[in-house]
Amino acid sequence: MISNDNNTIQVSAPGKIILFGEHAVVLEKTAIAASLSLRTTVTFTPNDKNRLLLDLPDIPDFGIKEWSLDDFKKLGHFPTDIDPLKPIECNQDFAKELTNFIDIKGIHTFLFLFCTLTKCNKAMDIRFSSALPIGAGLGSSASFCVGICAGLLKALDIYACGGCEQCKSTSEGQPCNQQLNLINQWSLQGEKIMHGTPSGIDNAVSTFGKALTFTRKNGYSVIENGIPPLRILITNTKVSRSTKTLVEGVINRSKQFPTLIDPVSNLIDTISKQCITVFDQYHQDKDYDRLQTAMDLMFDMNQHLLSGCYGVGHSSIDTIVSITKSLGFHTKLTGAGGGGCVITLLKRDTTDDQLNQLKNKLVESGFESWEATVGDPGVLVSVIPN
Ligand SMILES: Nc1ncnc2c1ncn2[C@@H]1O[C@H](COP(=O)(O)OP(=O)(O)OP(=O)(O)O)[C@@H](O)[C@H]1O
Ligand SMILES: C[C@@](O)(CCO)CC(=O)[O-]
Ligand SMILES: [Mg+2]
Repeated sequence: MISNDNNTIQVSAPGKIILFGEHAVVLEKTAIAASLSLRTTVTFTPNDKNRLLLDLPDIPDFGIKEWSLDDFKKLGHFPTDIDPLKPIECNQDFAKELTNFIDIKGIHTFLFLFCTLTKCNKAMDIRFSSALPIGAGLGSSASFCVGICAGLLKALDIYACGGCEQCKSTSEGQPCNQQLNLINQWSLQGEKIMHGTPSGIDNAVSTFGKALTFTRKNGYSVIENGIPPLRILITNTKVSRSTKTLVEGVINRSKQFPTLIDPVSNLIDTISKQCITVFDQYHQDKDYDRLQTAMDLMFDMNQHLLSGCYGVGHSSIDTIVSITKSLGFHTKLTGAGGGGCVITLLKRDTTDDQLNQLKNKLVESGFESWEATVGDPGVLVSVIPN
């Protein structure tokens, strides 16, 4: 086994789509998500300058920043005594101190995870690149957190399993389940800095991959036979929004009007559970038409509940719903809504011509679409000798 002291670690973690149950999942209901083939890649290369170099090309104007590790160690609330095997929340005083370095939530998240896991005893150049649109509902924040946690734990040889063969392997692969759980739990602590009250579904699907059902109470459960071969088109409204603000809005509404909002959340929970029943039925009888009819209806219902009842729609989303409907397709928002990306259910036999006609109509209105590939593996780690 080679030690990771002088090697570059490369990690990639997928984004996700939520089929049903976004927001309701924060309110303890069931949601269904699947990983996307679009991934965030991070490399961790040791340096001998006692400095942290951070390269974030996906944040406009961020460029490359460097800090002396000693500057972090001098902070009054620098985390010195945290056990990396026991993920805990960022101390509020430390979070405040980090704002003196830079005022971007995503970077606080990064610095919290870096300082806590490395104790600033390992100087590194850390470079990100993501194929995901950032802040658009496809789980960019979660794949960012999962990438950081998986890479730092590997670079520091910290293993929940004690260091099994699978985790210590140098070729690209998934860590063992115990290590994945550790990565997932640290990533949730990162998501908390970004969002306040994440349910944990985004980091779970980015860590474990494939398709899963999720509740806050019981965590994730991989859908055994995977999702049926549904064809999904993703469309980016290009309207930016904040997951944190949208999630807070739904929580406030549910606190203010529980008698109105609770039944909505319960109905979304029923839709998610019905989706699993419909998938199981399809795996038994391969009746694609019945699957499509049920999915189309559930897309419509979930979209209207999100937009009309939770208030997380947007006029750009309504425009896409109506363009796709005019050609016979059903669309819902995915992720936090308020703009971002939406998903449209194509038919099994949608031809290239029909797909191009749909895409062209969306492009004419200023949107961007592509057909999704879902069910990809979760976080992957490899070692590149220097
Ligand atoms: N590749 C990246 N480089 C730098 N920062 C990133 C990157 N990916 C995500 N982030 C951080 O995550 C924030 C976006 O997170 P947010 O949760 O709002 O959107 P999302 O995760 O794409 O959508 P959703 O949570 O609805 O799935 C960015 O503003 C940035 O701080
Ligand atoms: C909106 C939300 O349900 C999904 C965001 O992808 C928030 C969460 O679950 O943390
Ligand atoms: Mg997010």
